[in-house]
Amino acid sequence: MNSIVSTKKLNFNYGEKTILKDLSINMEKGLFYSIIGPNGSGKTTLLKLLAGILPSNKNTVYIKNDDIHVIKQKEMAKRLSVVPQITDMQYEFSVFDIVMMGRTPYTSRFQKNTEEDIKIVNDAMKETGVIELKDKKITQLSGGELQRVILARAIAQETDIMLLDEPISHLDIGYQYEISELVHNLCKKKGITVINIVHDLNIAMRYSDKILMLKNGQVYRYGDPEDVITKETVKDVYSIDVELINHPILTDKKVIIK
Ligand SMILES: Nc1ncnc2c1ncn2[C@@H]1O[C@H](COP(=O)(O)OP(=O)(O)OP(=O)(O)O)[C@@H](O)[C@H]1O
Repeated sequence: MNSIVSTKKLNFNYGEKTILKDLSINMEKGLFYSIIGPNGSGKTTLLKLLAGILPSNKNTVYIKNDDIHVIKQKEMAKRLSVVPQITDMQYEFSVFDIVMMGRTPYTSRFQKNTEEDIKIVNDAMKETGVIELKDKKITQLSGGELQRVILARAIAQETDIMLLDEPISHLDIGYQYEISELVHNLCKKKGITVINIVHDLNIAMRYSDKILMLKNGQVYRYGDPEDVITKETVKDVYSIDVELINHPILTDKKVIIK
């Protein structure tokens, strides 16, 4: 099988409440995936199961064809990085320290940072536009700055798979565009498999190779953007009426709420 991330009949409950039901998906190397669906449909839960943050049953989640249960923590951190939705930063670390944490899987406990590590960290901070904030305390950043720092940490981790939970939710319109382009470039130029939770259907349409649309913890549609986001599916899943129009300049379709 050619998939880099896959699930087989994945289920998840919080107590009595079923959150994900029989989810079977395959994701291929180097593609940009978006996960969409209404609030509470199970997007973050799925991402956390893929990252091993929430426990899954054996033989239900595979990362690079290995059952997640057999992958050691350090090895997992070399395979997959996560940009979580809300990052609670209470400690007085500097931006540089946080981004350097991305290098942890490659260093032993008492080893000093190598020149290579420092270069990778500086490059990641430049790419995400936080290099000027390098010495600032993490607790003194705006939500959008912090989000870019966490993305820089994931870039510095140099993984083949990157999971992102609404990475542009706190960003202003300029950075929304810039960061979406940056993540898309990481996918297309470095071959990183991106799995991205996003609410904006136009962003999903524009950047995704494949879209997974969840409804009530089940796969509602999974496939090419134009097959997944249609008038009918959006009405059924979000209960809103939309039109899909051809943009006069851009090649992708635009979703307009009626
Ligand atoms: N720790 C928890 N304990 C109990 N229930 C939870 C917990 N975390 C999430 N849930 C519930 O699981 C369901 C799915 O949540 P999840 O965060 O995966 O949805 P989501 O699709 O990511 O939503 P959103 O778009 O609002 O971020 C929701 O009904 C939520 O209330």
